[in-house]
Amino acid sequence: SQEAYEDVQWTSDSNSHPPWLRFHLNISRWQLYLHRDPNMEPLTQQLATHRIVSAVQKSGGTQLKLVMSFPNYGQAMLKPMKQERDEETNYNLYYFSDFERHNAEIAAFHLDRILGYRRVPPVAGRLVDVVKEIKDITTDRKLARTFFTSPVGNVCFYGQCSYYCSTEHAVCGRPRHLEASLAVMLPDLSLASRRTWRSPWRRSYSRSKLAKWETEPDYCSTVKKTPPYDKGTRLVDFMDMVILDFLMGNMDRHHYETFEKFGNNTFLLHLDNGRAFGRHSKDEPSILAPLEQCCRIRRSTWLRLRLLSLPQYRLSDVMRASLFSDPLHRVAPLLSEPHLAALN
Ligand SMILES: Nc1ncnc2c1ncn2[C@@H]1O[C@H](COP(=O)(O)OP(=O)(O)OP(=O)(O)O)[C@@H](O)[C@H]1O
Ligand SMILES: [Mn+2]
Repeated sequence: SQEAYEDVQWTSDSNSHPPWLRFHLNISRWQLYLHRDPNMEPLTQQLATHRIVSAVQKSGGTQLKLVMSFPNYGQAMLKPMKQERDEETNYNLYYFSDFERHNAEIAAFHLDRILGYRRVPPVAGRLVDVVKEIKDITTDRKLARTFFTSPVGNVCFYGQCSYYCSTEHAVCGRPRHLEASLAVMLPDLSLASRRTWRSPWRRSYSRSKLAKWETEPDYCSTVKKTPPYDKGTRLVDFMDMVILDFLMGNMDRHHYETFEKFGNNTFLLHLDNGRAFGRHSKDEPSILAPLEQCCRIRRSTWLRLRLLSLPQYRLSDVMRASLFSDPLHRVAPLLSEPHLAALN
């Protein structure tokens, strides 16, 4: 309802802006936020604690997601916890039918920042009250209809989507507290349209077919000649994303997005990291195929990786320390020790 929102008293003075607006206004051609950005703390703090005035399903995409709104008109995309944190992805599941993980969205934001990229929209964890903060306030009829109480008295819902939105795959509170990730929403598409690019190294998304890059050893020489990979930083930007995906075991990077107004000369958004961190006991070297086939890497990324392999800056230690600051850390560590160790 309207009265749930605050009166707007913003001026052109950025001191009067809420953190989400400051975040939007500071997105540049090269990154989403600054190194040591003073706005990050208030921004993630609000994601984690601000009153929720609206919760509706996000249309599009395959799995259940909600758009949450705050009294200062900020918005966040919520992904709920669907499985135990230390559960490894079932070996008989294909990458395209794996569940999304809320802790993977959180950990991806921290890893992306530690790698020096700053291309994942800020994410914070939160214990959401599914009754007070979703069921009681939603105006989304289709969502509201899917709430029920489980046999042990937990409040559950499943929403509507093309995958895993059924009673068997409901998400449940304990009894009504549900762990979730909240990612800051990017500026609305009407203000900052985005272009979607199909990954040249996209997997086949079929149980039987192989992709071209899996059978052609010289695949990269074609990609290198194909715009926009033939000019500027696009190829090394792509390799940066590949390295992030390898470290977190994400096989699901079928597309990536850029901001339209920056043309081809801009960074790649690392959105949708929910299928990362599914397995710690096995590496997935095929994620590195682009790096192997093109043999290109940005110098600053190479130097960063070397730094993160020194005993005093081990990636697992830096990640553990970084994840410590997330509010859900108090409930349970966001990455289990085997996952942290696998990062090294
Ligand atoms: N922080 C964000 N702000 C605004 N839009 C976002 C944000 N994160 C993701 N999106 C958009 O929402 C869409 C769905 O999100 P996401 O890809 O995470 O869900 P998904 O269910 O995995 O989708 P798909 O199954 O299509 O991969 C994305 O295509 C992206 O354009
Ligand atoms: Mn996805």
